[in-house]
Amino acid sequence: MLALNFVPSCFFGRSGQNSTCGASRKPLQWKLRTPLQLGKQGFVRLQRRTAQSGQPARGRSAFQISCTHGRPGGSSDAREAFDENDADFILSPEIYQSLSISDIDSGRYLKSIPRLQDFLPASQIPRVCNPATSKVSFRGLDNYDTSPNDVVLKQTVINPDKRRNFARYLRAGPRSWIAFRPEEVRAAIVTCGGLCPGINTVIRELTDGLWHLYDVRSIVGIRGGYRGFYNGTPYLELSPRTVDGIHRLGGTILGSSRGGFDLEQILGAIRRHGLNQLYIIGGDGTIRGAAAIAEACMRERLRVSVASIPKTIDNDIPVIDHSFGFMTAVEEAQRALNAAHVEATCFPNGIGIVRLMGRNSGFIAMYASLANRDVDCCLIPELPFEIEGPNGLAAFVEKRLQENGHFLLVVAEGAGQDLLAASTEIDASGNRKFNDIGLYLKERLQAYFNRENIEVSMKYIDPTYMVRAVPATASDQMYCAVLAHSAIHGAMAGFTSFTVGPVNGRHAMIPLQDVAGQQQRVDIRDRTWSRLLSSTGQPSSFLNQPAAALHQTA
Ligand SMILES: Nc1ncnc2c1ncn2[C@@H]1O[C@H](COP(=O)(O)OP(=O)(O)O)[C@@H](O)[C@H]1O
Ligand SMILES: O=P(O)(O)OC[C@H]1O[C@](O)(COP(=O)(O)O)[C@@H](O)[C@@H]1O
Ligand SMILES: [Mg+2]
Repeated sequence: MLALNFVPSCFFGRSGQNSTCGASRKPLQWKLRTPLQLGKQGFVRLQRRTAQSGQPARGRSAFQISCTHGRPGGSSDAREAFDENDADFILSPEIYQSLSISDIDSGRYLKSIPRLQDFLPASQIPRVCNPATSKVSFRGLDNYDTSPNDVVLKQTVINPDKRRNFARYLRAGPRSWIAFRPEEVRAAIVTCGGLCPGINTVIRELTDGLWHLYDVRSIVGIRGGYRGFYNGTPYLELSPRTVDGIHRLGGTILGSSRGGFDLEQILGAIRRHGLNQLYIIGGDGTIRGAAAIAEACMRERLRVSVASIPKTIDNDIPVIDHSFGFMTAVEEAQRALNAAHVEATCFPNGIGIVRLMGRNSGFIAMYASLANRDVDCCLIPELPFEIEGPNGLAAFVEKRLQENGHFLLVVAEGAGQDLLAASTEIDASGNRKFNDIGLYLKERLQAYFNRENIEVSMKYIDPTYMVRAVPATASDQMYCAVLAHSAIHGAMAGFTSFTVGPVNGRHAMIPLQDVAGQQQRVDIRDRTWSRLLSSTGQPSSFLNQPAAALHQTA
């Protein structure tokens, strides 16, 4: 089922001879085994052979070729593939005949990323050999630039009986050709939304990476979030010197804010300041804003690459394995959990309650509890619960106190909001502000034990802001550096409207559309939550009618 929209003698890229970028690059031929079926679009896997030796080139390439009426089509992946293998390439009938199609697959699931080339004339896009490949640190590398055909699979556990229809994302990394001359780049970095450990590291690595790898000399920091684009606050000139040492600080040296997203004013600022690369660090709200900016730039044919670096302490961004700073927060939360445990064990019927962040997703609470091992119960927004009744939380606490004499409860801020009077408070970004579930549980449990005539010693700890205002731990520092570099490589290559992050451990570029407006939540039917249950020993439901629990979370 080969599917190509393809005219054999069509012209891809610019005319001329083979690529001259990179001394080691060899021209490649493709040998055809399966007749191409004209007039359809799809995905082929080609086995590349070098022209000289006729030997198969390293690896296989999967990419989409889309070509209509003898002209290069709209597929950025096709163009990327040609950029890499044979930059100036006429797909003549002879070469067409030597295409080797060794495997055919469906391309519907390739998550391609828009490129400047897709909406701007070729005359506006220089083809510049990637300067990073000649840097001392990379010169010795055999394989520095990323094959444009490399994809990262969303799903790695595969049931062979089921269809192989898994999403694939373009692998992040440096491309051999870039779409900006370093001296013309004017990059802007902005940080929005709540704090998260590692933001300063990302700012530093973006600045250092642009400067040292790509020789970019014009980098500015936008102060105070989106509104800083246009509210008159002077932009901060960034260089390796100005960002030196900031990775050891919590917070963001640029400042942040909620609200203040004004698309027209932001576009005006982009034009006025000649910005052509935006690095937007933020969570779900910020990403929705970044997607709107990228879309407007494409619509108005502005030569601007928009890259987002996903930031959220709540770890609620879909597709990526986890967000930066999240593990630091989990680590930092241990101090509160340990303190609450010590307090609980030292007094008769001691109950420690710790509230952690997690507006709609309970990842921090779940991972902090899993890591801690002393937690008796973890409550998250995804798990509806009742306090009273035979299956309710209070009865479980009482039982555990009888067995162990102490109890450690972790609760995510968004858990149990249905039990509280609905909050009407909204923050400047439109996020609903929650009432304090930790305090509520403290009061309700105290009332229960008073009623039961059981003396308890209740301690409530709320370290919510403490876990996100700290600098990143070592592993998050390294992670932030890779994220920053992935964003730079993508933007310099002319990709736009994308975010970056690890998918099954491999760093990928992900279309903003795939993450904007979606929220990752804990799946209380998957194995991680089962491990949590086995670690705490809590029941799978605190509802007096357990069937309802499944119903609500389905
Ligand atoms: N739907 C949206 N479209 C455009 N911008 C948005 C949208 N939602 C939020 N924003 C902007 O993104 C920024 C950060 O959003 P917020 O929700 O506070 O934090 P986060 O990005 O960390 O989730 C704010 O400046 C906010 O105005
Ligand atoms: O910083 P604020 O406005 O007090 O908001 C606190 C909220 O920020 C969060 O840390 C999430 O922030 P983001 O939406 O910026 O990722 C939530 O856990 C918490 O509800
Ligand atoms: Mg958010």
